[in-house]
Amino acid sequence: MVSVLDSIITGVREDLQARRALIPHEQIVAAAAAAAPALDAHAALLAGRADPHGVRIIAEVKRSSPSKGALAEIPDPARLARSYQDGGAAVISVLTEGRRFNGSLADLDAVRAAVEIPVLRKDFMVEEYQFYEARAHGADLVLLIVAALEDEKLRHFLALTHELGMEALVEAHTEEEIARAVALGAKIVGVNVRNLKTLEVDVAHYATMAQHLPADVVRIAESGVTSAQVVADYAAQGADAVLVGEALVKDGEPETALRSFRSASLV
Ligand SMILES: O=P(O)(O)OC[C@@H](O)[C@@H](O)c1c[nH]c2ccccc12
Repeated sequence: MVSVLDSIITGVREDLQARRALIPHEQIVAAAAAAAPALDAHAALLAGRADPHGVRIIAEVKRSSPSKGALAEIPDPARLARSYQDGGAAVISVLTEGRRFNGSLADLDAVRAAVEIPVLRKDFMVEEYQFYEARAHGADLVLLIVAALEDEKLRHFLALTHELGMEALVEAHTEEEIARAVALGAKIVGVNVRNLKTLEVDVAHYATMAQHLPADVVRIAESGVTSAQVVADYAAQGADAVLVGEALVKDGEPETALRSFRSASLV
């Protein structure tokens, strides 16, 4: 059976072919080399451990999703990103997938130019080209989805990410995927409580998975935040940072919403 994840990746590969026809491999490699050095996303995400203000927030620029359809128009992603930064986000995530999430590399460019904090390129990374592209467009961090990659690919992409000076947020959903990520040397591991094969969300899933995350990896809880209480629950289970999309893009006052999520772990 073709899962949602499989069908998204089919589209991602087609769109990638079109971009590669315009900008050949050598050119994107050169653009990546010419970009300003990446910011230290690992340090930004880990900083919560030594800080009484606790949990860090990765705030996402997300217009649509396969599960919910249109979420927010976001006519000015730079403005949204600045309000995230002003609200105290540690990292900004930018969805660059076009077909299901209505994102683009232009969104990444706009956000990169607007903020001083690390930026995550959130996409379905399946070919080397995308890593050079991420760096060329100023990304400091990329997403690697364990469910979409075989061990050899995952190992290779982790190495390439680090070679380019970036960090990888390695996303897992099951205990087995966490074990694979850790065994391959992931330094930042995210548990997505949304199953990308069925799109079901279960926030309690983080607590079940958290015990499998070693202390020496940066631990991220992803998806399902509908209130500050959910952030507090993730933090109580040991999350160093929480990735929030929908709740922020749908809030008319994203900066205030972000502040309330940041202080959640203090309550
Ligand atoms: O909107 P939410 O429920 O706050 O979720 C954000 C984020 O975790 C989600 O967008 C996400 C997590 N992993 C992904 C992989 C691909 C696309 C999107 C995602």
